[in-house]
Formats: sequence, C-alpha cells, structure tokens
Amino acid sequence: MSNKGATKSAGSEPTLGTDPFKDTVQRLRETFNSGRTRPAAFRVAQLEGLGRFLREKQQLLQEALVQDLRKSPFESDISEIILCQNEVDLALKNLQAWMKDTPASTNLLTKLDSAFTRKEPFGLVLIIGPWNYPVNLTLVPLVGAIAAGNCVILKPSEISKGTEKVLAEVLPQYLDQSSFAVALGGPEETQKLLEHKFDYILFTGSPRVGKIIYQSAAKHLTPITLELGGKNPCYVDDNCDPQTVANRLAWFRYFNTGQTCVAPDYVLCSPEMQERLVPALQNTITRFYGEDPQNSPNLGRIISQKHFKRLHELLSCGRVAFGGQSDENSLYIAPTVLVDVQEKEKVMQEEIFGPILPLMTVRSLDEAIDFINRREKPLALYAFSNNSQVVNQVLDRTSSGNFGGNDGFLYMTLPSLPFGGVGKSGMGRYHGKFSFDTFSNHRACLLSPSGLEKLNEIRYPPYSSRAQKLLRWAMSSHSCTLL
Ligand SMILES: NC(=O)c1ccc[n+]([C@@H]2O[C@H](COP(=O)([O-])OP(=O)(O)OC[C@H]3O[C@@H](n4cnc5c(N)ncnc54)[C@H](O)[C@@H]3O)[C@@H](O)[C@H]2O)c1
Repeated sequence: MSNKGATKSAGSEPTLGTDPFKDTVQRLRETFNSGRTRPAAFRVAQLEGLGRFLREKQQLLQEALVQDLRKSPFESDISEIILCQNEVDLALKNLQAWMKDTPASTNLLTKLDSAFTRKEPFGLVLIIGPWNYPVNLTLVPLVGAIAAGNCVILKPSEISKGTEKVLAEVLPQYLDQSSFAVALGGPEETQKLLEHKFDYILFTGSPRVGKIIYQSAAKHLTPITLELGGKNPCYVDDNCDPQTVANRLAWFRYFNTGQTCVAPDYVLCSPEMQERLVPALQNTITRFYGEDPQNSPNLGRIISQKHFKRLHELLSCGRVAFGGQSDENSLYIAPTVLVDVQEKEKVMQEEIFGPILPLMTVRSLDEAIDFINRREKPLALYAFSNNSQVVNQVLDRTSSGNFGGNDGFLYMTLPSLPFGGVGKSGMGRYHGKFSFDTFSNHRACLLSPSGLEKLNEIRYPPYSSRAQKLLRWAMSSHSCTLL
C-alpha cells in the first residue's frame, strides 16, 4: 500500500482519502484538550520513550542514513543520534525547572498580587523536516515540543526514504499514539496537512518552501519557526596558517558530502591567501578521503538525481582547482575546490548544498564585509584569523543566525546556544531550553486576592484629585523602585 498522504501512530495502518489527515488532527486535538500531555510525568515518560528509541534503534537509524545519504555510522552518530540523545537527556534533567512559573516583579498597585509567567503548551504542533539530517532535524524539535507538553504531528522529508520509514513505522511504538503521529508525503500532502489549523509550526527546509509554509500558517495566524538556508560566507584573513584553516574548513564543508545548511558555502580571501589555501585544501582532502575519494567510506553521496544534476552544473563555474570528478550512477561528486569564481556565476547565486567550495578573491577585509552585507543575511558566517580583532570586526559589522570564529559549526552541538536564522535564513530559535521556550506560550498571569476591596476603591471613578495623584505615583516606575 502506498503510504503517501497518511499518518502513522503506533502500529496503525495508513488512512487514505481526500483529507487523509483529518482523523489524526482531530484525534490529537481531542487528546490535547483532555489535558493528557500537560503533566510532567507524561512528558517525562514520552521523553524516556524517545531516548529508548534512539538507543535501541541506533543501528537501524544508522542503516537508514546509509541508505539515504551513504552517511558513515560515525557521522550519523555525532551529527544526528548523539545530538538528539543529548537533547532528551537535557530536557529530562531540567524539565521540572523549565516548567516552573517564573515570578515577576510588581508595582505598588499590584503589590499584594502574585505576578508570574506560566509556560503552557501551545496545543497541536506540526514539525516539518528536510532530508539532509533527517533524524536530527525532526527529533531535536520533537524533544522541545514534547517537553513543553504539546501534541505533535511529525512530517519527515519524503526524499530521505529510509529514515522516513523508520520514523513512521518504529518511532510511534515508543510514544503515546493518541498524542503523537508521523505524517507521510511530499509537497502535495504537506499542503493538504497545512490546510488544518495548528497551534505552532516548526519548518526546516529551503527559503522557497519556507515562504509557502509561512503563507499557509498566516491563514490561521499560526506562530511559526522557520529554519531555512542560504549562502554562508567564510572570510579567511592573510594572517592565518593555511593548513589549519584548510583542515577545519574541509571538515565542515565536506561533512555529510556538503549537504549541511550551516556549512561554509564560499570563501572570501586575498589572491595571496588563495595561492596558499588551494594546495593546503588539496593536501587535507587527500588525507581525509584518499587519492580516490569515491572509495572513501567517509564520503557520502548526493541525495538524489535532481540534486546531482544541479551540482554537476555548478562544476562548470570558475575553474576547478581540485576535484571536479563525478559519477551520475552512484550520485558521486568529488570534494571540489573552485577558483577564479565571479559573483554573477550560478555557484555564487544559489546555496550550493554539496561538496563544492568556491574561493572568491577580495582585496581587503572591508571589501569582504561589504560583499557579505550586500547579500541576504546568512544562516552562518565564519571568519579565520590569528588576529582576534579581525574576527571581532567581522562579528561586529555583519549579521547572521550563527557565527563561528576560527572553526566551523561546532556551536550546533551546544544546546546552551540558540540555533536559528535571521532575515531570509529564518526566524525563531530552538535547541535545549530555547526549544522548550519556543514551543511554550509564555502566559502572563496576575493573581489578585479576592477580598480587600476597600484598597481597590481608589482606582474606580469618579476620580478624586487625591486619588489621581496617588494612582499616577503608584503606577509610575519610581514607585516600583521603592518595592
Ligand atoms: N536552518 C536549518 O536548520 C536547516 C537545516 C537543514 C536544511 N536546511 C535547508 O533545507 C534545504 C534542503 O532541504 P530540503 O531540500 O529537504 O528542503 P525543502 O524545502 O525542499 O523540503 C523541506 C520539507 O518541506 C516539504 N515540502 C517541499 N516542497 C513543499 C511544498 N511545495 N509545499 C509544502 N511542503 C513542501 C518537504 O516534503 C520536506 O518535508 C536547504 O535550503 C537547507 O539549507 C536548513
């Protein structure tokens, strides 16, 4: 049976029809309204279930990622499975503290009241994931949504089929089926799903589809986090050891075969640095992946024919300084370095999302910063220099969702840092407690005593001049400082 346009909870068969998601949406909404997902004990049980899934099905997930991306089990562990497990562990450790009301200060008028922020679940959450880190980018948001007490429909990418299958068929066995479901399908099915009203949407994917999702969310005024992509610049200063830069740059550029939203997309450096960086990159790439990277167990493959063709076309931009080989049958593209690249060329216009690194020369730091600021705000920005002032200048004079000085995207491994884009690279933040906060409605609460009405009479009309004076003072910030 085709499983397109279907949802799966534990063990249930897909339901097909004109609106295949209606029953699931209704069921999950009823669950949420019943209050089932709110108690801490329920959230803990679900997080523990997710943790067990990650531990018990680690090998199955690794195999699925080999099938989808020929990702090495080691890269799968460190960029997908362990990161999800860390998020589960962190949420379990801190859930009680995160759920606590946060007390707020009062003014004279509310001195006898109790003011606090309550973090309450939004309700029914939709999480839509991409194919490039198909475990991490669906399950890390799921951790936050569960911790915050929501019901969730998870829509993994239909392109990473191996992972989609494991998430649809195995994950529900570890979660409460009346509260969580996995929806299957591509663009058409996702748009059907989006006709329903959700209380929060987190989408990870391309800016093009992000706009579609944003418009659908707007129809119901649904709050949304958009985790998008773009071109991430990397400035390499003359004051650098080229071999060190090459090692770090190559690891982050060619990790997951370059199919990483936060990978350095292009390098800006002086012509002199380019002369030194190209042989250093060649040296690194050969060390990492051998003389023939096609045989390396550490280099994955391009996800699909469509992306292979797109990347193959980019190989004709600038001049291939190193790499450039490809094999359509096995969706292989060698780790490649391009030089003499011009701004107007395609490789500098679209997100590369593959194992190709173009180098563009600039005459100065100012020119590099100007180049970066003329373009859309990127998801990530990198700067390499032995001079910390240069790194700080890039940081101070630009904007991006995330920033790496003298390294790549290790910030992603820290749940203590918020992760997200800015401008065209996205909106909203998640990871760690930021996820919990994202999936919670921060409800402002003020509880007043039901008695003591005499004290309140001063604020009711008709306003005497004495009462006006007193109230003006009581509500001013000066009075608050006396408390
Ligand atoms: N910011 C981040 O955290 C992050 C992480 C990974 C990938 N990305 C970005 O994601 C992109 C690559 O992933 P992708 O190719 O899976 O993205 P995509 O936008 O094509 O697809 C993402 C999801 O949207 C669905 N979708 C696709 N077309 C749709 C449509 N017309 N209507 C409704 N839903 C639709 C897909 O089924 C999939 O689940 C890159 O741009 C990359 O930078 C961003």
